[in-house]
Amino acid sequence: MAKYIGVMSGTSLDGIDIVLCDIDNSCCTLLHANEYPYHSALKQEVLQMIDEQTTLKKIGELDVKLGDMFASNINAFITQYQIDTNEVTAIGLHGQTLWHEPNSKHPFSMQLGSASVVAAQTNIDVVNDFRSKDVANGGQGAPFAPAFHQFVFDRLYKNIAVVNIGGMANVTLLGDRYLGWDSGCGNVLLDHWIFTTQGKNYDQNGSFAKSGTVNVELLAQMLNDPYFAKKAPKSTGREYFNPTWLKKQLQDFQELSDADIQATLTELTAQTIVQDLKGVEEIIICGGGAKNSYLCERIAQLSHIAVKTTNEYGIDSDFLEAMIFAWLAYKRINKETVQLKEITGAKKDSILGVLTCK
Ligand SMILES: Nc1ncnc2c1ncn2[C@@H]1O[C@H](COP(=O)(O)OP(=O)(O)OP(=O)(O)O)[C@@H](O)[C@H]1O
Ligand SMILES: CC(=O)N[C@H]1[C@@H]2OC[C@@H](O2)[C@@H](O)[C@@H]1O[C@H](C)C(=O)O
Repeated sequence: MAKYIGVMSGTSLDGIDIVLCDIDNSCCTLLHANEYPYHSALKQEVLQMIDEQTTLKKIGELDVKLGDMFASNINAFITQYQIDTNEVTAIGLHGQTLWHEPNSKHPFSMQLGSASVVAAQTNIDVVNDFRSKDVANGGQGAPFAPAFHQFVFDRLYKNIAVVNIGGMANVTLLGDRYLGWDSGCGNVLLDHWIFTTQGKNYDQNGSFAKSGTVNVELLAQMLNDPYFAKKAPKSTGREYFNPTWLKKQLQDFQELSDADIQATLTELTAQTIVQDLKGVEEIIICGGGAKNSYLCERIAQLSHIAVKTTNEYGIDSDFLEAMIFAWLAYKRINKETVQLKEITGAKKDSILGVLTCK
């Protein structure tokens, strides 16, 4: 067994998840986990950069600022849990996705948060830039969660779906198959709508959505978006499902109440997940969406399948994504390929990630 730190900050920009795991070729045990706040000024800078034109100077500076933020939170985590850094083999740093464009002529997936800054400030080796090699091999560079879901849940020996509902949502089908893709938007539009209309960061337990009524015309129009009909491999992000996308969808629905729109967006997330789950005996949910009880209730009602969270299998649903990057760092350090070509469409499985020594 060897110890690895995993660091994830996803598309919701709600916080930085940090974990310490003990890993070998058969298991990944979570030893410590915590979430640290995202600097609000940096969050605004990231959102602005995704929306607007920028400069090379700003990109370079943001890379360092995010690196500083990750490093200071990793150091706080190390102090809090009295971790002996000599015992940590490496940090798996996902970085902040700024742009994910795997389908263009010059495809790329860009995560910022300088590995050199993190290695220098923590004095631990860092593995980052996990997605570029898969993209270079013709893959989507996402989602990577299915490989870890397979590592952890394949031993259940039944047809299950593992559904990660973060800013975006992705599904993994395991059992007599190994499939996975991003189903589309998870919480990103729900968070945006409740923030714009009610000033809240998210719809706690889905209660605002529950107070509204789904508008079937708006739902049908949104479900008609070509992303949902597209066949795997497919992945998506904030460059696609964002406030501009929503504004366009709402053009002919100005008269709807805020609660009805929240209800319709929640239904969109639930339906686009459920339509991807064929031949499944059990749904296991993780990510922040697992705490949206109304969303989980809708997924259970629409699918007629038992819904659990990864907590029921001893894996904290809030920290599974960070565990993925601790495990991917373990795979990189041991020069093992990651089985993802079935998921991402890459022409081969590769060793993923770039190592920056301390
Ligand atoms: N109690 C709750 N009720 C409803 N929604 C919740 C609750 N707690 C968290 N969430 C939702 O979960 C989101 C955060 O999820 P998570 O941390 O998995 O996102 P992420 O890491 O950015 O995702 P990803 O990288 O997978 O897109 C919040 O923005 C919010 O929408
Ligand atoms: C490009 C990017 O950062 N994608 C994230 C995002 O968040 C969820 C979904 O969209 C998934 O594709 C991915 O993250 C997880 C960890 C993954 O690679 O499986």
